[in-house]
Amino acid sequence: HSLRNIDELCASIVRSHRETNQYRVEELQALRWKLFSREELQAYQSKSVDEMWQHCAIRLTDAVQYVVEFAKHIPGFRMLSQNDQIALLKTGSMEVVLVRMSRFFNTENNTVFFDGKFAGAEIFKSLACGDLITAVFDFAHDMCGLKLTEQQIALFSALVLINADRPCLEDRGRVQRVQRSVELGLTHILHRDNQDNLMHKLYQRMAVLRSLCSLHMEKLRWFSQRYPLTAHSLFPPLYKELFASE
Ligand SMILES: CCS(=O)(=O)c1ccc(CC(=O)Nc2ccc(-c3ccc(CC(C)C)c(C#N)c3)c(C(F)(F)F)c2)cc1
Repeated sequence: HSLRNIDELCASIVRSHRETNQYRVEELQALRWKLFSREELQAYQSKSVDEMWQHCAIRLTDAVQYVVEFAKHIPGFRMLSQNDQIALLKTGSMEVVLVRMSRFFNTENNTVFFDGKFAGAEIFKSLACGDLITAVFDFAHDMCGLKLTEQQIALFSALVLINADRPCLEDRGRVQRVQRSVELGLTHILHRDNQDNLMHKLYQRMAVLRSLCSLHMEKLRWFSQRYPLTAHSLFPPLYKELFASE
């Protein structure tokens, strides 16, 4: 890997990250005090469990679609087999959505951008999975504390996705080679930003991401048993394909 290749790799991952986010950080910053009114909050909280789950599944699928686009532009991802691309997205796309959530989290009032405004955790009450929401908010708060730049978020997101330790990969060696080039890219920009110490913190966060996503899958299994009709016929197909543990 000559330095030029690493620079090109970083540049294409950062460009892809920029192009696959519906909002720029500046836009989200400008909206940070746009909060839901009490009436709007009431409306969300009076939704039934399955209505709110369906609403969030649709939002989540929107966010995941952008992550799929992001993955396709990571150099080396498209050279992987279709099955390996799906396997990496199955386990990594939710993790990247959660990493991105730190871009639209306001630590001053613990609100997250959702449905066009900033909302506190209470808005998700009718989901009946307070522990998952608390963990998601705590993670977003913690990620904000790292004060990552857009470039660092882009490279970290790519590393979260290209993980050779994921289950059921056909050609683990090939994924390892792509993963190693992305790791080189991340260490390169952290070194350039004089923040080498961030690397081990980011690896620690990857373990937290895995626990968050298994909690999400556990809640989804609980929900699908209680509301099989909603889960099987009203959730977006991509959500089922990626998260239903079929
Ligand atoms: C990401 C690109 S961007 O342009 O920065 C952008 C693009 C869009 C948005 C708005 C947005 O989507 N925010 C949002 C906030 C919370 C949540 C959420 C809600 C419920 C749950 C639990 C449920 C799945 C059981 C979880 C979890 N885990 C997460 C979601 C979404 F439902 F989608 F997961 C979306 C914000 C920035």
